[in-house]
Amino acid sequence: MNKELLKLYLVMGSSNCGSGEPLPVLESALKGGITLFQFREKGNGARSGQGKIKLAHEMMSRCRSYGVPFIVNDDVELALTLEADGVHIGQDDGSIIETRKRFAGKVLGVSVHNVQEAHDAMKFGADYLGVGPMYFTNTKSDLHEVKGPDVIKDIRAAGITLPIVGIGGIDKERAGIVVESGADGVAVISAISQAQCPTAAARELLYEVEKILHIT
Ligand SMILES: Cc1ncsc1CCOP(=O)(O)O
Ligand SMILES: C=C1C=NC(C(F)(F)F)=NC1=N
Ligand SMILES: [Mg+2]
Repeated sequence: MNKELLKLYLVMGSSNCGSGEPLPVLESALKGGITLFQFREKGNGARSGQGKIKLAHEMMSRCRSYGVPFIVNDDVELALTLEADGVHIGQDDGSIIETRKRFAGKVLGVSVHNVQEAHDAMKFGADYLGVGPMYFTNTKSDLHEVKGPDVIKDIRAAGITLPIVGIGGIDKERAGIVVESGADGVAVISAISQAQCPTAAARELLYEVEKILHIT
């Protein structure tokens, strides 16, 4: 997978938007230059069944019109039904090997929290690693121990060259540090979905990331 896609990765669902309406927020973030999108429909207010499929389809077509790949979190069935560009799974979302087989030729992202999990994910065919949480955040209820960007340094020191995106509590003040630690970009939820202007928030985050990528 082209690691440049990971520069600015918006992860979002209905529960992350104050209005509960993610479509306008996605549209605004796409205008601001996000490079990848993940549909993560979880928590209170999350749609289910046909409503979830309809929303996912609407969001996927917005991404397609901007040439931004559309990734589905957790729900491999939905990803296959939609013919999404990829799927992102956690350590508890079933076997990486199984999902790899079912999603051959598409993007497979895996959440990892340490060098061991990163090594296994690479071995089982992950295309990119979501490493976190980088900083404390209230957005995810069952948050793993906060490790900070140093865990990315450890993964790189172990010789793992897979594309990496850092996630967890990242805003424009912290984005540069995460990329300096060896990530190819940052994944955010609230820094964009809770922003007064998602377009401006995306632009500023992308600027911070590219500032570092262009000199490293
Ligand atoms: C999905 C996920 N995985 C680790 S932290 C997190 C939530 C990130 O949300 P925010 O960018 O608002 O801190
Ligand atoms: C739990 C997660 C961890 N990382 C990522 C991403 F950053 F997108 F790779 N997405 C998730 N849903
Ligand atoms: Mg999961």
